[in-house]
Amino acid sequence: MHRLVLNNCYFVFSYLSLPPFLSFESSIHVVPIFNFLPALFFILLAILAAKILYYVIYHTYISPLSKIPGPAFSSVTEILVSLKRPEGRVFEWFYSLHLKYGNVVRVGPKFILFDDLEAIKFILKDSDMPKTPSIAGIRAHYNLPTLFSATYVFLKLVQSLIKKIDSLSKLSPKSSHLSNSTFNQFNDDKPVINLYQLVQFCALDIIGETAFGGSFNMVETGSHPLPMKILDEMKRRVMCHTFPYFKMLFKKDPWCDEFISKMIKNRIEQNLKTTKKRIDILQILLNNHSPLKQSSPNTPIDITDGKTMSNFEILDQTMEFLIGGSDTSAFTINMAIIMLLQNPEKLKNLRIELESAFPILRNRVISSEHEDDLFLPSHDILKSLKYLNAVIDETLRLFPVTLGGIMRQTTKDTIISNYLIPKDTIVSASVWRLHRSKQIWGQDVDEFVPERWFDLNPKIRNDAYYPFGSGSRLCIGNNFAMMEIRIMLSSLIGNFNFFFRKDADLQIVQFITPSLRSKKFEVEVTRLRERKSNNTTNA
Ligand code: HEM
Repeated sequence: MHRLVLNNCYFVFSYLSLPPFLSFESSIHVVPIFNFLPALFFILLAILAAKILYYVIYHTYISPLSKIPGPAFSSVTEILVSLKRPEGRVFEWFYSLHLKYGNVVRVGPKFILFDDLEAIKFILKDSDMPKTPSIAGIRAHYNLPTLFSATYVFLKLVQSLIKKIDSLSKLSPKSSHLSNSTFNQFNDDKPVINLYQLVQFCALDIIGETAFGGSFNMVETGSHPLPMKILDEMKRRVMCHTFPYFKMLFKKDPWCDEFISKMIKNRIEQNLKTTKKRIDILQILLNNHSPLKQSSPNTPIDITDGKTMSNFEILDQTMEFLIGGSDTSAFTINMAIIMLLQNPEKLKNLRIELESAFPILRNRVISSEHEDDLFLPSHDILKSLKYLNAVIDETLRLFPVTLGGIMRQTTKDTIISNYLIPKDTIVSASVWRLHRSKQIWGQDVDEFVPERWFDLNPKIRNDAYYPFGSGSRLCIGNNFAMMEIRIMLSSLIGNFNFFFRKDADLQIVQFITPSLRSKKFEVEVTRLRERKSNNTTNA
């Protein structure tokens, strides 16, 4: 009976597909189940083709998103975004798409970019949508900024940065045997330093000291693998996010995990020796540590109970802080200096303000070769300096760290910019475009004009400016970063003259956070205020 049923089935299938080499007679002598396979294969293929056809027709003509303009094939695939991400220039492409297609652009079947004020305000502020699951990052507690009020930590580490630059500025081709990644060469006998790297090292030292219990001493040692390893890890994460089905091809370098694990192990050992634990981010993470809790990149996310943290979770959060807390500020400081050097009259205005707030800067010659002859500003004064803060605001307007947009995901069908956006669509707020809208900022939108912030309509600052995001996902390091940028920027500008080659490669790339493609910002450096050595007499 069983055989009969199978044979009958076979007959139906073989009749439908009719491959000539599988005649009914010949099949009587073989096991019929195998003979189904070609027919089954064709049926599955037909189902698949029908599904693909439905998918294409639905997303191109039926879906509410089909009315939104965008590049060819974006209604059916995100492949163009995926192909552009590995270059780190997808933000530039998104910008050009807005120019071509308007305020609302479709870049994938369920991936929409918005650049108009009301839409961005709705996405980031009013609706408070969640991040897309694939990029959901740190969920650190809102109270954390209070940890960062210790300005002395900034001052100590910025002091070692300016001392380092000062010592490099004194090198001459004859005196120097030094060569590392922060110091490279001489130009007409004047030392050339890699400011990009020095600032990045200082930012990492600061995050090490404030968040993880000790500076990494990168400025001191002048070289460290951490920044490159973090960059490689960011690139890997971008590739895994872009090509999720090929995750296994992007092998993780264990260096970062080992570095962080060592840091955690040291802290646990240190805690055993003392009753007075250090209060910083690492300690907060460790206070919730549950060593037996199992979770890993491969285990489902819902095993995270929101209270305790496994080894993996601590490792991952630490990495997020290293990424979010250093590259962002370092990029902003570098871009501010680049803008100031390209606009010497703005640099002059900033120096005038610094000199009036810190009269010591007016002395062009310093009388002794004292250790503390370098200028180190008090943050209490810096935070009320109008021009300095306008320079920072203007830099963050022109170069927000979220160049490629801030992504969210709809949790229900929602109307944005008069389009019906179905549930589970990625909506990206193109803040870079909004920051460069002529209608909002005026015809000089692409120019570096700190003065525009003096009498800016508060509504524009509130609704058209999102350097730190908005809503419940607002950057928790916001105050920390502003403090760090004010101190580092004014110390650099107050102590040194920088000159850079006009043909320097300053192209920006973005892998999670933006950076200079070359990882170099080479500048000639000289002291601003000459040090008069003890044996020199007054003229
Ligand atoms: C110039 C410096 C910085 C800028 C421009 C910046 C910008 C941002 C932006 C735009 C977001 C929101 C991303 C989103 O909504 O998806 C964000 C999130 C975050 N930032 Fe910053 N950031 C800076 C510095 C820092 C620093 C110094 C820290 C830590 C010490 C930090 C920690 C974080 C964390 C933890 C989040 C994630 C918050 C969450 O997901 O709930 N950031 N940052």
